[in-house]
Amino acid sequence: MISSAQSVQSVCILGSTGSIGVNTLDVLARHPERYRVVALAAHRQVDALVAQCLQWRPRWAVLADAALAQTAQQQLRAAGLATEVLCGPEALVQVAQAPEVDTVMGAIVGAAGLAPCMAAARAGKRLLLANKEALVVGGARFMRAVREGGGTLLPIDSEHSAIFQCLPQDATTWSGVIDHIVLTASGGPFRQRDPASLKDITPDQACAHPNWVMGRKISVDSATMMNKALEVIEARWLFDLAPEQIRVLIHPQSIVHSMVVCRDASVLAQMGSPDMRVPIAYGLSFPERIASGAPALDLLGCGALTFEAPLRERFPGLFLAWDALNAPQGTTAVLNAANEVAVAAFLDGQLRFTDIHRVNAATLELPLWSRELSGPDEASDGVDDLLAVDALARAEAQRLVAQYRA
Ligand SMILES: NC(=O)C1=CN([C@@H]2O[C@H](COP(=O)(O)OP(=O)(O)OC[C@H]3O[C@@H](n4cnc5c(N)ncnc54)[C@H](OP(=O)(O)O)[C@@H]3O)[C@@H](O)[C@H]2O)C=CC1
Ligand SMILES: CC(=O)[C@@H](O)[C@H](O)COP(=O)(O)O
Ligand SMILES: [Mn+2]
Repeated sequence: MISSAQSVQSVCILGSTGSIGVNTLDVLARHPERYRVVALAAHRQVDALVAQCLQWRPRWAVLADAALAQTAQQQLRAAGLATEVLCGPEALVQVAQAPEVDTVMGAIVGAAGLAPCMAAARAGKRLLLANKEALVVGGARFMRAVREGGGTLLPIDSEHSAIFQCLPQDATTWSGVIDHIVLTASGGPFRQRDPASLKDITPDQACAHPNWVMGRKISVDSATMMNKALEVIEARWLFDLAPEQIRVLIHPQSIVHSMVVCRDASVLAQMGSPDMRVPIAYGLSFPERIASGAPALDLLGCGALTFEAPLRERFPGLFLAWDALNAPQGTTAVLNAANEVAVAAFLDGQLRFTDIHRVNAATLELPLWSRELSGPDEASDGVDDLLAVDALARAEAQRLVAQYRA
């Protein structure tokens, strides 16, 4: 129940047609008295975005280019809607920082979400961050934008929401509380498969996650455990931890979403059925809690909860996280860019599953990075130099994809 003094939150969803976007709208639909949708942004799925606009009647909708926006605008006008359809990356920034918006859900996949998420942070919004790649690329500069903007950054990634839920609300006390954290990982669809048999894996096999229904990019990342590598980097920034304070355990049931091991050896864990509506609802309502629509965990029916150490021979990509965190600033952006290129090539049938790691590791090794990264300008508030590093790494990764494809 909201108090009469509480105003309705105006929400902008970047990536509204994806898995997180749709789950967010599902939670919002349960609480019409608390939330209204002001902006919805997709990339190329015009029909899905138009259908969402017809239901939610936002002030703005955003698509990738002018032709798509015109198609959507015509359909919405014909239906009598006043929604204005904008296009391109600048429009994402515009809606993310608009004064009419209180809360931004960052649910774009990949580094494409960096600029609008940073804009939302700088504008002091309540920023719900699912788009882990934005933080992996933005790093310290992203966190500074959050601090200087004076808004609130709430993690949506299930592991990071779990850690956040285990910690005291006053973030200034976290370093005194945490000895280390344990991020849990499902191990993905190939946890028990002979690594030698992975080279002919198809995209559909890689996307068949055992516990979560997600977009295709993150599903492939779960299969290589690069998802967990990105999450290690994400945790480093969200909770201001040293790389060695972040550990990973495989937990095939995805019920313990992560743990904080405190300085006094107490272990705090957050549990629940694997349903992203739980962290989304918590981000929307923090510090209160609202109904999410997720089923309660059946402790008697869920079976044994087990934990395993991740092996380097099976999941070499995971270990790149610590390598990148211990390298010069900006190396995590290189790793992310290489992985985005490699996963896209794999999904497109251009690269073998096992070559995703080869591309990522080889891109990281190129000596060029230490020169190019010697100085992303720490005084800068922008994203242009970060995106320049991203572009350079993509070009190198594309070259490697072409080499391995041959
Ligand atoms: N799915 C999940 O359960 C979880 C996801 N995450 C993270 O959340 C983010 C979103 O994941 P998920 O929802 O699975 O991804 P999806 O692929 O399902 O959705 C991605 C969304 O982003 C839009 N989009 C894609 N590319 C661009 C671009 N270049 N510019 C603007 N918009 C773009 C898509 O639009 P269109 O539909 O038009 O292509 C779509 O709305 C990722 O960073 C992922 O790692 C984190 C934890 C769990
Ligand atoms: C739901 C969520 O947060 C995903 O990031 C999930 O954790 C993926 O599963 P893996 O643990 O297999 O990477
Ligand atoms: Mn996760």
